[in-house]
Amino acid sequence: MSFLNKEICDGDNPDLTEERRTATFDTDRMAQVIYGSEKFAARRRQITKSISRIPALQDTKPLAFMTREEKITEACRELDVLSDHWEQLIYVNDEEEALHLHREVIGMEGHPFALHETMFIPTLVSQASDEQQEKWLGRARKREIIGCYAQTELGHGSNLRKLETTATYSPSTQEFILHTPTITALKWWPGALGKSSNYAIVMADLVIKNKSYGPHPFIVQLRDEKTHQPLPGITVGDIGPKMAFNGADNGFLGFDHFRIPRGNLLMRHNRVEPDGSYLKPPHAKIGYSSMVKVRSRMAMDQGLFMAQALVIAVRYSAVRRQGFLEDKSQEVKVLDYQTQQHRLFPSIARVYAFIFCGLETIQLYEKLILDVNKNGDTSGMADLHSLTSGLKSVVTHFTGQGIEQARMACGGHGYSMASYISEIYGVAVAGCTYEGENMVMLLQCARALVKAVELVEEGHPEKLSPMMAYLTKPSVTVDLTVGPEAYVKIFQLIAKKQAFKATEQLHKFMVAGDSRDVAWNKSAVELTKASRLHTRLYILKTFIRRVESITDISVKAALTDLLNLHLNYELLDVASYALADGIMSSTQMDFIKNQLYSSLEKIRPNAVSLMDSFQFSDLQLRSVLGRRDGHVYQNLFEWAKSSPLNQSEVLPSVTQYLKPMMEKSKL
Ligand SMILES: CCCCCCCC/C=C\CCCCCCCCCCCCCC(=O)SCCNC(=O)CCNC(=O)[C@H](O)C(C)(C)COP(=O)(O)OP(=O)(O)OC[C@H]1O[C@@H](n2cnc3c(N)ncnc32)[C@H](O)[C@@H]1OP(=O)(O)O
Ligand SMILES: Cc1cc2nc3c(=O)[nH]c(=O)nc-3n(C[C@H](O)[C@H](O)[C@H](O)COP(=O)(O)OP(=O)(O)OC[C@H]3O[C@@H](n4cnc5c(N)ncnc54)[C@H](O)[C@@H]3O)c2cc1C
Repeated sequence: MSFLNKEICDGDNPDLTEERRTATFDTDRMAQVIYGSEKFAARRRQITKSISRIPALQDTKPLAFMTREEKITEACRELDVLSDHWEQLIYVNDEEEALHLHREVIGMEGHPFALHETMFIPTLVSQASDEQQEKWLGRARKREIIGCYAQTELGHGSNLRKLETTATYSPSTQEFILHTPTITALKWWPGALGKSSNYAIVMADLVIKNKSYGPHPFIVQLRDEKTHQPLPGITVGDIGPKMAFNGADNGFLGFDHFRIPRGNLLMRHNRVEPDGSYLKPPHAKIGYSSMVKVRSRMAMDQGLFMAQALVIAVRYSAVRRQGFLEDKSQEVKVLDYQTQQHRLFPSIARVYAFIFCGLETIQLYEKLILDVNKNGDTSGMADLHSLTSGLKSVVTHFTGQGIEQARMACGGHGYSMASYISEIYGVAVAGCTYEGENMVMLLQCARALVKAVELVEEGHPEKLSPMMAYLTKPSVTVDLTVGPEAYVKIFQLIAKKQAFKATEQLHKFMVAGDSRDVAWNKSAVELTKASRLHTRLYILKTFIRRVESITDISVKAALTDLLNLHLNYELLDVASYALADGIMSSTQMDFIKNQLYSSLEKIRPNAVSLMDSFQFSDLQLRSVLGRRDGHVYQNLFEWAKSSPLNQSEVLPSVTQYLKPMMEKSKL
């Protein structure tokens, strides 16, 4: 069967055209599944098309050849152009459309609005009272002010309870006095803080009458709105170049007894009255909601990062020919090698799985904020916190691995910045650290798991949340040939065993006399393993649920192949647990391996179209290897010629050092 995919174009590299003709599904239909709805998939295409008609937004110079200052300047120029076209390009206040616009135009390297859109505005939405929103939200949305989220300090990022920046209430003036008492209390890392933002949400320890109430969010003006100079009492700057993400000015910030009005404490959920009395929030951790928001996005965003790397690697693998199979008259596409497929296809499956989880967790967060803001209902917070803590950790870890494999799959050219994969990798792996270091967040997930195991052990399984219900499942013998549900059952047994083992170890240390904290630390590796398995089970179940719900037959068939690959790959990856506990036999292992290899063959004809379906434009991909038209070699040559080193035949360094050195050596 051949579909008239919009991707097919006769001027393209014939190897890619051939790949597109073999696809068994329509990429527009697949895009609807990826992006959650027909409407949004169509809007994305429309926005991409509109952007392509704005000459000032077409890339001029490759980012790889720019200095950091040039990158930041270029990002600001593009933001300015975008701002002029904002209302024509997207529905105002539609977050997904705004993110698409940014991804498309500015790319991966970050930009001065990255935290404005992702944390500053969301914090105002979730934490500011109606009155405070009236004052700041409209201005922020109109981009009259630029904000960021300043929480992490030089000395503390993970352990928020020990943040040192203080906000001391002065009842006589009805002000908070922000202060940085030590060098380690300097805010350090916040994106766009250094040079771009003129406002920040600052997380500081609220102190009233010498009593500390822990971290609370304050809105703080940092710079003069006319001159952009830092206000007196504020020290602010850029922390320097990073592994990637260098289009963003991550910054430092210090306060010297800097005064802000009482009304700058965000007071939707808690209040400080003029006399200094404190009204506490309905949930102690409600002030952490912006972090939960970003974590709830990360499965989607990381999935899209890995998708970009895979579009590049898969397209390139279809045009790169090297070596022979049976026919010695023509070299084969490297995509035909089983090892290449094994390197790339499981990651394609993970991309789809992560994105399906992201679609779900983004909605869960939106629902939670509605529940909290409208009804004061905080009952969903604990579950979403543990789910997103585990998910961000697992997803970022596998995304890093998948992108690195994509780079290696491109051989030498993958190592060139022309591939753009190194930038994608650098940006993606930052996610292992930001929004909570992965080990720390796996241990947060483990807290919920241990509590659930304890409930089962205490005879209260009815109190388990639906996500934990598998902890009560009895051991059974499973016939893998019956389909996905059998894989779920085995995975559940593996995850359950590990959760009970880790909890047992924790309890054993406590019985032997260790405090819970010490016992926890002695069991931490086992606990993180339990969290990973628990999270991978959620990912697997979400993938199955999503595929089952698809109505387009050909799209469903293609995704079923991908799902089967995922099920077999995941189970094989955790087989050591299953074999050790006698959950699976070696015969079942052989069955899984064979299923996996036959999945690779089934997916092969659809590989390019599974990645084309993400509908990334060349502008967004910024990759010579991943070009939609597949004309890689001539463009690599053009790219290399544009290197600044090639703008003169003899470099000053040669004249100044190498020539004299060679002359000296002749003497
Ligand atoms: C980034 C996503 C958006 C991307 C948009 C992509 C756009 C793409 C566009 C273009 C491409 C451009 C390039 C890409 C751009 C990427 C953007 C970069 C954005 C970077 C953002 C980074 C921002 C940050 O990093 S902000 C700082 C984040 N910091 C942290 O996460 C700190 C981690 N630490 C903590 O959260 C806490 O300290 C803690 C949770 C570890 C512990 O807190 P605690 O000490 O106060 O609590 P306890 O451990 O004692 O627990 C007590 C109890 O409370 C429960 N708990 C804790 N937190 C919560 C919560 N949030 N909700 C509910 N319950 C909570 C805990 O579990 C305990 O419960 P028990 O029942 O067990 O007692
Ligand atoms: C690109 C980027 C952008 C960022 N943007 C922002 C921003 O916009 N705003 C902001 O406020 N911050 C931002 N951050 C900071 C980021 O949120 C923190 O770096 C992150 O939360 C990790 O904290 P940390 O640096 O203190 O790590 P640390 O906690 O010092 O981690 C070091 C090691 O200690 C381990 N460790 C720490 N505590 C425990 C524990 N309890 N149990 C076991 N192991 C532990 C960790 O696992 C890790 O291996 C950004 C960081 C990056 C890299």
